[in-house]
Amino acid sequence: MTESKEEKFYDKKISRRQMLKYTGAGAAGIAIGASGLGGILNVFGMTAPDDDESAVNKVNFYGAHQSGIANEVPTHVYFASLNVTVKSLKELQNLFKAWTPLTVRLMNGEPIGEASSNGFVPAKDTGESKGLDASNLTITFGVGPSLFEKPELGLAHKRPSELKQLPHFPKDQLETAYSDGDICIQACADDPQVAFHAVRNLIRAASGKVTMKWSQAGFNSYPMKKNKKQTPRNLFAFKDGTVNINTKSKTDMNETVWVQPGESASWMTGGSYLVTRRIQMHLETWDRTALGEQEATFGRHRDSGAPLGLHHEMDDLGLDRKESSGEMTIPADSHGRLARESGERILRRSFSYSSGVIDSTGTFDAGLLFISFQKHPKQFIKIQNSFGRVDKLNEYITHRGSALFACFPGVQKGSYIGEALFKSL
Ligand SMILES: C=CC1=C(C)c2cc3[nH]c(cc4nc(cc5[nH]c(cc1n2)c(C)c5CCC(=O)O)C(CCC(=O)O)=C4C)c(C)c3C=C
Ligand SMILES: [Fe+2]
Repeated sequence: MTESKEEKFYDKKISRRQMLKYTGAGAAGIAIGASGLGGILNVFGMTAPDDDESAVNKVNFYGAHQSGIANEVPTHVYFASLNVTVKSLKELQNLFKAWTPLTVRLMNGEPIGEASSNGFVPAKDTGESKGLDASNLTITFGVGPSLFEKPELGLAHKRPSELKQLPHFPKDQLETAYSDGDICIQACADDPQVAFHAVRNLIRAASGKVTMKWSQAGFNSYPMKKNKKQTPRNLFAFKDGTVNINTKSKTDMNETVWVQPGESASWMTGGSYLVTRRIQMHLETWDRTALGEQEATFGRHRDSGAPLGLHHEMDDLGLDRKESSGEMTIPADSHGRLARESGERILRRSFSYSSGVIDSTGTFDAGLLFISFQKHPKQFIKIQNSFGRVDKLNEYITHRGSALFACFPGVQKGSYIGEALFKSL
C-alpha cells in the first residue's frame, strides 16, 4: 500500500506538542487510550483507505451490503456484544466513523497503524496478527434495541418497530451474561487469531466509548472432497447447513435476507437483522442416546446427512413419505420437519463453540452459537415457535443467550459504517 497522509501521521511525523494540541490530553499514551486511534484520525478528517485488491485471502469491505452475511462461512468467528458509554449522538457517529478506516485496514490484512520505533508510547496495533494474511476476515456491525432506548442519544424515533427483544420461547433459560447489547461486532475469518485481533483492536480504539457485554468464539470444520468444501458437522456430529439460502442467488437474498426499500426503516434498506442464540448442547446426554433416536431427532441420517430412508444429503426431505406402519418417515417431532413446516426461510450462519466446563454440573459448556440473517425477525420467530415444546431436539439443548441486532447496509467509498442511520436524523 502507498504511504498515505494517515500513515505519516501514525508513523511519527507528529511531535508530542502537536499531539497534545490536537487531542487536548496530558500525555500521548493517555491520549491514544482515551480517544482511540480512530478518534485522532477523525480530528484530522482523514478518509478511509481502499480495499487492497492485491491482498491475499481478502474479502472486500466496500459494497452494497456489509461483509460477513453473504460471504462463504469461514472456519472461525469472534462475536462481541458491546454497550456504549458515549453521551451524545455525535460521539456515537464519530465512533462508527473512526471504526471505518480501521475495519478496511483489518480486512486488508494490515495492522491498524504502522509500526513505530517510539518506545514511549504503546504500539498502534496490538500485533498478534503480524505475519498472517487477511484470512478472509469479514467484520459485520449491528445495533441492538437498547441503543435506541438511551435518552442521551435521542434515537428512539429511529428504532424500527421490529427491532425489539425477541419474545420468550418455551424452554428458554436465558442468561443476561450471554444476551443483548447495544452494538455487535461479528468478526469471521479462516484464522481464529485474525478474528480475535480484529475485535480486540476495534474495542481498543473505542476505549472509553464502549464496554464489553459478552463475547463468544466459535468454529466450523470443513471436510474436503475433490477440493470442495463439504457441509460442516455440528458437535452432535450431524451435517449442519445442508438446506440453506443460496447466498449467490440475488433473488433468494433479496427475498429472505436483505431489507428492501419500504420493508423497514429507510436506514435499514440493504441491511439485515441478525439473530444470535447461544445454545448449549448437552453432549453427555447425546452421547448416551442410540443412533436411531439421534437420527429421528433431526429426521436425517448421521453419516450421509440424507433425509431418513434416502441416500443423498441433498435429496428432498419428502415430508409426505410414510413407513409401511403408516408412520411418517420424517417424524412429526423432528427438527427438520418442524423447521420446514414453519414455511419460513432464514440464512443460517452458525458456529460451534466449546468454552470450558459448567461448574454446577461438571459438564461441557459447548454448543452452537446460532446466527441467522433475515430481513425481518419474524422469520426466525416463526421457525422457533414451530419448534415450540414439540421439537425432539429440545431434550438435548438449552438456549442460554439471545440477541437481535439490526445490521446496517454496506458502506460506499467516502462513506462510513452506519451513515444511513445518522443521515436519516
Ligand atoms: C429458529 C431457527 C433454528 C434454530 C435455533 C436451530 C437450532 C439448531 N439446529 C441444529 C441442527 C440442525 N438444524 C437443521 C436444519 C434446520 N434448522 C433450522 C433452524 C434452526 N435450527 C432450519 C431452518 C433448518 C432447515 C430445515 C429444512 O428446511 O430442511 C439440521 C439438518 C441439516 C440442515 O439442513 O442443516 C441440523 C442437523 C442444532 C444442533 C441446533 C441447536 C443447537
Ligand atoms: Fe436447526
